[in-house]
Amino acid sequence: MPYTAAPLPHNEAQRLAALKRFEVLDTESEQCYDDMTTIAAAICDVPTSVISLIDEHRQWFKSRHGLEATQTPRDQAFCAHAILRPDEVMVVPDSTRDKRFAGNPLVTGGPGIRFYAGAPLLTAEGAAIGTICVLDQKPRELTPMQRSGLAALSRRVVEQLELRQLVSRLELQSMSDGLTGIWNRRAFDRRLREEWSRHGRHHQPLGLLMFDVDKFKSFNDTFGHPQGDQALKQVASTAQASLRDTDFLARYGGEEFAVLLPNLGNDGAQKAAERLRAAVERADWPARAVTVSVGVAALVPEGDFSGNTLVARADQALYEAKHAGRNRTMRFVDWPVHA
Ligand SMILES: Nc1nc2c(ncn2[C@@H]2O[C@H](COP(=O)(O)OP(=O)(O)OP(=O)(O)O)[C@@H](O)[C@H]2O)c(=O)[nH]1
Repeated sequence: MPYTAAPLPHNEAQRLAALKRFEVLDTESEQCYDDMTTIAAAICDVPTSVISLIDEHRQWFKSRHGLEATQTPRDQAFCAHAILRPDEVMVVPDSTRDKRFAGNPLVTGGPGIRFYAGAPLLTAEGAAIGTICVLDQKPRELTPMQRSGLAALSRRVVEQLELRQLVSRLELQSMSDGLTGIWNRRAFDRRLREEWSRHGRHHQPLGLLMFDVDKFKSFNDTFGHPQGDQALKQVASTAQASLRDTDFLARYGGEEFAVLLPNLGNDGAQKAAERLRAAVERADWPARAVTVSVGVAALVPEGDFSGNTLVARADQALYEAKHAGRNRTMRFVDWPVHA
């Protein structure tokens, strides 16, 4: 028996864009959403409830209560029909008596859906991104109270998604440097801790560059602070362009920057440092030539070492680079260079 795939909503492109912005697809399960499906199943007195998000070609379940599948094709999704009327709870009392669904593989095969009710997840900007729905393997109806309970839950799910999005935006903001747009010190400290323990688990070296703009005080004194700010922005973007995507560039403070280099020992880190230094030297500087000095260190996390050891070593090497005349890279050596 045939079944009908739902037509696309009139605002499909905007709807999909809104869904992507939530950055929730394919994420781990979370207690608050699982609580919502548990409550939905309880108030509607059914064995199964899911939070379904309608992606381009599939429905993906953020939460599943009483269902094994994690996603199904969109053309089989009851919820793809439900989102066409974003303000209504769609109820299918008996799918075998509804020509849209009678031949649907989810009806004729597992999980054998007979009853469906779905409340669209409608965002503030008017995008129905999915539903919270309840399912049963036997025909039934919803009471008006159950229907309004399901609608209320759909609003709470959207609220949770919006809150989640806001928190991650704020987190990103609190980790970014306002002037240069790269990661800030707080983000660096956190990433260093994470990378240090990850590299320790895999017995891999972690490389670190600390670099600092040369004679920057005189730059500011000559051209003024606003020009100095522009130069720092350009240093950051030039450095970023010289690095790999997996490298982590942060403004460490003032005119000092740091780069974490995953899985790089001293030789690899020194090459990256030299590439960075040369890129800054070569760049087209509007006011006057700008250079940086770079300190290089790398360690396999073990024994008494810590992330702070790595920072102290790269900082020491940076000091040596300044001392040796600036616009150069120096790697940390494990003995006192200046007695
Ligand atoms: N424009 C601007 N200047 C900054 C910023 N942060 C730090 N600085 C300046 O950077 C300068 C750093 O000067 P110093 O630490 O004396 O070092 P330097 O002049 O760069 O000399 P060397 O590091 O020894 O080559 C100071 O004048 C700070 O005011 C910033 O956000 N914007």
